Amino acid sequence: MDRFVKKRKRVTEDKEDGTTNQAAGVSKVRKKEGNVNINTDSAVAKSLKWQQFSSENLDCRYTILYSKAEADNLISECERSLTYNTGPMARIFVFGKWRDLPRKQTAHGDDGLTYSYSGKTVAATPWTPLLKNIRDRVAAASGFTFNFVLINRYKDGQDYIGEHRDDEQDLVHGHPIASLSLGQPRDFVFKHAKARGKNATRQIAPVTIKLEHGCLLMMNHPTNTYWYHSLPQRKALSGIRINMTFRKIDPSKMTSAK
Ligand SMILES: O=C(O)CCC(=O)C(=O)O
Ligand SMILES: [Fe+2]
Repeated sequence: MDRFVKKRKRVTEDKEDGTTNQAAGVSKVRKKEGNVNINTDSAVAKSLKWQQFSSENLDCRYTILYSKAEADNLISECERSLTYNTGPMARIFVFGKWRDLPRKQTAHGDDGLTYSYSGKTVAATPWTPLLKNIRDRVAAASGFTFNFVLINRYKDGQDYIGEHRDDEQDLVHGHPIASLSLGQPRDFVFKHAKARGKNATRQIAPVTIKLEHGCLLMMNHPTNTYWYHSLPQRKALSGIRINMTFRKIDPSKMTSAK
């Protein structure tokens, strides 16, 4: 709550400094240093209803960011305009073997940003107008800015992402990850690191969030330090789903900067 009270106060003080980005529906966006780096005094932010998910060291907020009509349009545009990794970038090394990734993946971001995956470091593809527009709406809604997006496309309920934490070294410490979902609703499951599998040392209930068409899930710090997440297979489901995780990379921490 405190955070919002503080942000509101700053909004009134900074009003004259805002820039306008009508395309993304952002009325006043002011860039700031640090983690809370833009204000949320926009039409987008004010109209949202957030649901809070909490557990031990888990802090997530969920909202419907896009109406059905908007989200339908966005997923068609994504299908028309996005291209996904092929070849070695579409494979993963698990249990001593190379396997095809059980989904499609691509990444876009600011000039000069790279990301590492399965031991390879590649440059982020530049932002497209569509992705910039979504990024700016996510920023207006959340109050945070992002310089990178990882996009996963699940062709149907056979496709999935296994348990992992988005705790990569090149991410700005403490910055939230914003996850936007389009298409087939799917379960997103959080498991506490100490409550997973046979070697669990704690009993902490998993947290499952159904990610609907057009929703935004904010994964706030320290969620990804303590909790793994996954999108399990749901073989009966046949619809396409596209997920975008907006992140903030610290260029000085990238593998390519070392
Ligand atoms: O598809 C999703 O909802 C999650 C994707 C994810 O966890 C990731 O990109 O790190
Ligand atoms: Fe993730």
